[in-house]
Amino acid sequence: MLIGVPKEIKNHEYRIGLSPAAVREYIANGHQVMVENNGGTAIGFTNEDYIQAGASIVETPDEIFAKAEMIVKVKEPQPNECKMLREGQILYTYLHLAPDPTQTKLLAEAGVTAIAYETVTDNRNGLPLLAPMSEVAGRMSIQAGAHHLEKAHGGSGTLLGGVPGVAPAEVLVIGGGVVGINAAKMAIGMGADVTILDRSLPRLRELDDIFAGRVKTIYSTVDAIDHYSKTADLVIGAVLIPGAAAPKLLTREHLKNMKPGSVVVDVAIDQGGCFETSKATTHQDPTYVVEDVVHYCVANMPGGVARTSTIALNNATLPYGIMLANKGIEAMRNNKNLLDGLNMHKGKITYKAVHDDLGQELALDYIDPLQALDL
Ligand SMILES: NC(=O)C1=CN([C@@H]2O[C@H](COP(=O)(O)OP(=O)(O)OC[C@H]3O[C@@H](n4cnc5c(N)ncnc54)[C@H](O)[C@@H]3O)[C@@H](O)[C@H]2O)C=CC1
Ligand SMILES: CC(=O)C(=O)O
Ligand SMILES: [Mg+2]
Repeated sequence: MLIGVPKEIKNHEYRIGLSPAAVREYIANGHQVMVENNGGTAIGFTNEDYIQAGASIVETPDEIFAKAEMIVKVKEPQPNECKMLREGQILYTYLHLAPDPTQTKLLAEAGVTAIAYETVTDNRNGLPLLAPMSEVAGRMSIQAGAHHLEKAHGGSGTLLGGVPGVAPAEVLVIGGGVVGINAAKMAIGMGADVTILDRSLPRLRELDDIFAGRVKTIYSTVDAIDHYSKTADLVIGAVLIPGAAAPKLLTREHLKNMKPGSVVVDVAIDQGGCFETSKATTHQDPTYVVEDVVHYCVANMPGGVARTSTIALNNATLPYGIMLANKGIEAMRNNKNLLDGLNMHKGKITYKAVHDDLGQELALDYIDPLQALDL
């Protein structure tokens, strides 16, 4: 199969869909790979590295989108990229469709077969292609929070770990999945006082075992959010209902009761955000203030550490990508985990939670993903 890897064009997004090492694997499996000129240069993956791995370098994204049978990316296609996609072509990338009617409509018009990294599953109820970026974003959320708690960056002037004689900051993590546990690890490492809310009791039990008394685990209710947000210096939004728009758990009313200069980091912003007052921001201009609370809502946080993130992402996406390249869309017929990634095919929505959020608004039909393969 002919694989195309365009350069990412989102604000300060330096990740790339395939690393040179991943390209070598595709080539070893008998495929051809085109990489856009200087697609990885910003993170030290030069054209020469890609050529040595067996790829050809292509000058323009137009040529890649026109020729490739499968496009491998990182972030959701931007409107001008959506317009270059077509029926019969596979798009393999993060999509986050539920909060994004514009992209969903454009992908439907293109008729492309769109596989979303964030909904591919494994056999242990995990999301293996989301997990590595959630690890990165969870860890970064505490770095970002600590930075913005500094006075000069808009915060209250609070040090996460405190010092002997001064209490540490309170960190509230809402959602104890992959982002949540990684945030908690970093916050504990910096000496903060950490509380994790989740609505899964089995998950809270696991966290309790892992952290052995070093964090408070609390069942997530409106009451718990009311109570713990009041005293929190830093709140991390880390909930997920796979494929669906995030529930709004922290409201403007909560902010009014928080300490001025507190910081909220809404990692779930790529699914629309789990705070009422969240709106997506960029690495260039990451924060804004509402009710005296600093909001950090960068939708592509791992792009900030693009080299680490590209390697981590490729470790996870490679085996599924090779399956797709080897067998085309038929790869999904015998692999339920990969089929779970199918969000759109030939103008129809194939992922239930996306259809629940957008189907009516966009007048788009839902079709069972397995049946969709027969269209
Ligand atoms: N902004 C960015 O750059 C990035 C954003 N993300 C996003 O971060 C979010 C979290 O991802 P993961 O940790 O991988 O998901 P996950 O599925 O591992 O964890 C989500 C957790 O939220 C919990 N949850 C669901 N509803 C809840 C509620 N009402 N209260 C408390 N907990 C609740 C679930 O039980 C689960 O434990 C996703 O939206 C993901 O797309 C991930 C990576 C990068
Ligand atoms: C998951 C996601 O949104 C990202 O890595 O940018
Ligand atoms: Mg206030």
